[in-house]
Amino acid sequence: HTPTQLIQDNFSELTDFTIGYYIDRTEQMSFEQIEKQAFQESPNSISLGDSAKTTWAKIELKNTTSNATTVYLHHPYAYHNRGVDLYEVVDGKLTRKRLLDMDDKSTQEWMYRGSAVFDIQLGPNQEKTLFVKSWSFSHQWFSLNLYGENESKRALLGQFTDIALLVGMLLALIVYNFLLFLSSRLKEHLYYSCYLISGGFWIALSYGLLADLFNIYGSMAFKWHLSLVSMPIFLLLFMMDIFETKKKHRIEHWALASILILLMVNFLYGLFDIVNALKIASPLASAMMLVSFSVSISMFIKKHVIARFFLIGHILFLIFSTRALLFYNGKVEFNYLNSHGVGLGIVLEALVLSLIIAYRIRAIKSLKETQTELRLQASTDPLTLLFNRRYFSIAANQELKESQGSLCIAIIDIDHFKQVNDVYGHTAGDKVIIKTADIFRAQAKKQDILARYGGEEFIILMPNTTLDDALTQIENIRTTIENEKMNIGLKHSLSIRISAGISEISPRKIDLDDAINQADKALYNAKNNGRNQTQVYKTNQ
Ligand SMILES: Nc1nc2c(ncn2[C@@H]2O[C@H](COP(=O)(O)OP(=O)(O)OP(=O)(O)O)[C@@H](O)[C@H]2O)c(=O)[nH]1
Repeated sequence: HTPTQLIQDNFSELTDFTIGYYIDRTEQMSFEQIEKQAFQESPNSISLGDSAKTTWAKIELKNTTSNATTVYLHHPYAYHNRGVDLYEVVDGKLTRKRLLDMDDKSTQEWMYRGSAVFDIQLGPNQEKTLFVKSWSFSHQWFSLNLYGENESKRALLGQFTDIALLVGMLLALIVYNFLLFLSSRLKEHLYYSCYLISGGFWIALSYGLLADLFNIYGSMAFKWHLSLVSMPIFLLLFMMDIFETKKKHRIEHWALASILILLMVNFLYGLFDIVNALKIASPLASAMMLVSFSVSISMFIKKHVIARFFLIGHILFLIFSTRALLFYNGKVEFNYLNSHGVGLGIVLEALVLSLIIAYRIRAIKSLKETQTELRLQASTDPLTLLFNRRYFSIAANQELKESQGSLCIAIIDIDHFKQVNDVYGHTAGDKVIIKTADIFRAQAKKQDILARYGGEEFIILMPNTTLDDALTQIENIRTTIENEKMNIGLKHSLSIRISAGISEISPRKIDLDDAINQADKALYNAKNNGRNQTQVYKTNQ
């Protein structure tokens, strides 16, 4: 016998009470047969597994007031049923019957944004027995609640805020990763986005957000549960891409690829027979978890830094989805964490995996920095830290292409440098080269391109400079060096002299090599002319 629920004056709500249930395993018993069965006592929220597709609930009601009243019976998870039927019995007689079929629009007047809501009229002091047939696609779980008019409206408001929040978080990640994909063209962002889309869609579908917003339910919606199969497909592709298994880890690659193929086959099969495909999906998902978990451990052992994110993500998903699996099969209590386990697991795993994306962006950034550093090293002379000859050619040619005005080029050579080496040693020679380079650097203009051209030879390209200006500039440098008492750690300081040759490049008239040859000729003249001077190239030379 099911205990009677008393409806008193100012009735507000009953959300925790006792009902009776009966599982019709034949799935075709008539109401008359059902009425005669013994019902099992149970809380008003219940999960019974997948062998209880057709389950009847029984609620005894008594209006204890002397006024007629209306209460509202809510079935908040109606959206993922095939149908919900309500039979009302007074004094052993069937007085009203409502058959709500999720695939038949004409029967859906009691559906309100995913919930089934039935008004129950109770006369003064009247007793009524309600029989609710919950007819599910696979697993049976439902909740039945009773409300007064105002509480009924309130219960329907904001019912899916939590789910909207979960889906919203995933949506933000989806957009972000898709933008990352567009800017980087890295496939990992695309796979991760698709994984998030599948997960987010499944959550919106399974926890009623799509029913709430778009009235999507019934067998049409049931098909879309295949998103639970496409999610691990994209997760596997993401893993293969991130760990570069195809190139670097053959065994792991084949383990992931095999389970990927099975999932894809099941996905295709699901397009034709969703009920059976979803039955296979469960063990397949467990196998997939086992494989991807093992691969993550193997990567962890191989010291792949990203593996720990997969491990943490997988563990979180495993904990929550295991609870959900036990819940769907009626093995653990009906509470929020259990009934929403898969969704929470998906969101937590997705958030942890998003750390991978952050990590990868950081790794790519430091790779770029290393490349810049290498490029810099390749273009610099290690002794003086001036540009080297190779880089000078590239930079000077670029400048020639872009420059409109007059440019000058100067080649500068230290006089009798061999003697410095011979008298004070090669190390002292090096120091002289460094000090001379420092003076060049200090005296050169910002726009000048300055390089070490050979052993004790330097070159300067001076953009937007006339021959006169160039001569003044180089002469300034020469006299500065001449007057410099170079201290290179010897007992006495050294005085150094330089000779220089300058030539003018009017853009497009001659190329860089010709200009360098001309400057070289002028330098030769300076050396021949007694050194310690600057010569300008003249056409008759
Ligand atoms: N210490 C040192 N010596 C170098 C380096 N590169 C070239 N040299 C030396 O620089 C000297 C250049 O000598 P030369 O080209 O004969 O001319 P010079 O003695 O400078 O005389 P002039 O140029 O004719 O005034 C050689 O002895 C080279 O060995 C270097 O990086 N360090």
